[in-house]
Amino acid sequence: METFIIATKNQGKVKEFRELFAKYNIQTVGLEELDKDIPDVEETGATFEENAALKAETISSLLEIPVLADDSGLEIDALHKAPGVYSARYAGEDKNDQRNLEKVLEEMSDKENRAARFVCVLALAVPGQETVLKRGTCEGSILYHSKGENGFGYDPVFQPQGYEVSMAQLTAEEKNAISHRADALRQMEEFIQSNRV
Ligand SMILES: O=c1nc[nH]c2c1ncn2[C@H]1C[C@H](O)[C@@H](COP(=O)(O)OP(=O)(O)OP(=O)(O)O)O1
Ligand SMILES: [Mg+2]
Repeated sequence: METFIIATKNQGKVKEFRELFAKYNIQTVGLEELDKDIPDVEETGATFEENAALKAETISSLLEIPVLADDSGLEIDALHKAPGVYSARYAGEDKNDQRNLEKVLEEMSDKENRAARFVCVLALAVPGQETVLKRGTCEGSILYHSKGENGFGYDPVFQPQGYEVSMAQLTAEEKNAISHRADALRQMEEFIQSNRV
């Protein structure tokens, strides 16, 4: 079986990539499963694209193999697209999903416009080649209270368009059918097939 490195330390992402890649018979490995000590890549970019490329290229150069990275987050219209690229550190540098979503609920408590979307940019870095970037989205709205236990991150406060439940109340399969991550991966797959990368 082929193995693919996902340049992420987020176990929620690793789990979803594992599920999404299973049909290709590709095994996916996150950075924390590697025996090597991999440094944190500082996300200094102003866009999801810049940060995804930074993560993929840094780890690909370090390991000298092809690497896929994911930079993702939540864009809320009433908050001028915040938390955006700061999604992981919205409530502070120490990264805490619960505190982040509580901050969103608080900021949104008096907002009528609930429109929001999840964004996922995938970067494929291959040594000696130009990095490929693909952006996926999932439209929806911000709830007034969190609900559901599945998924990770902001899933309990996000209701996908056309659903009456939160993303965290969907099964892994249901989320993978509509998620921003699946959308980006579909586009990456199309690119790879038509360019035989
Ligand atoms: O499907 C999702 N469902 C809910 N929340 C999500 C999702 N996808 C991203 N998110 C949130 C989590 C985190 O607050 C931020 C990603 O930040 P982001 O820097 O890309 O990832 P991270 O720091 O957790 O791991 P890493 O950089 O090692 O890949 O957006
Ligand atoms: Mg990060």
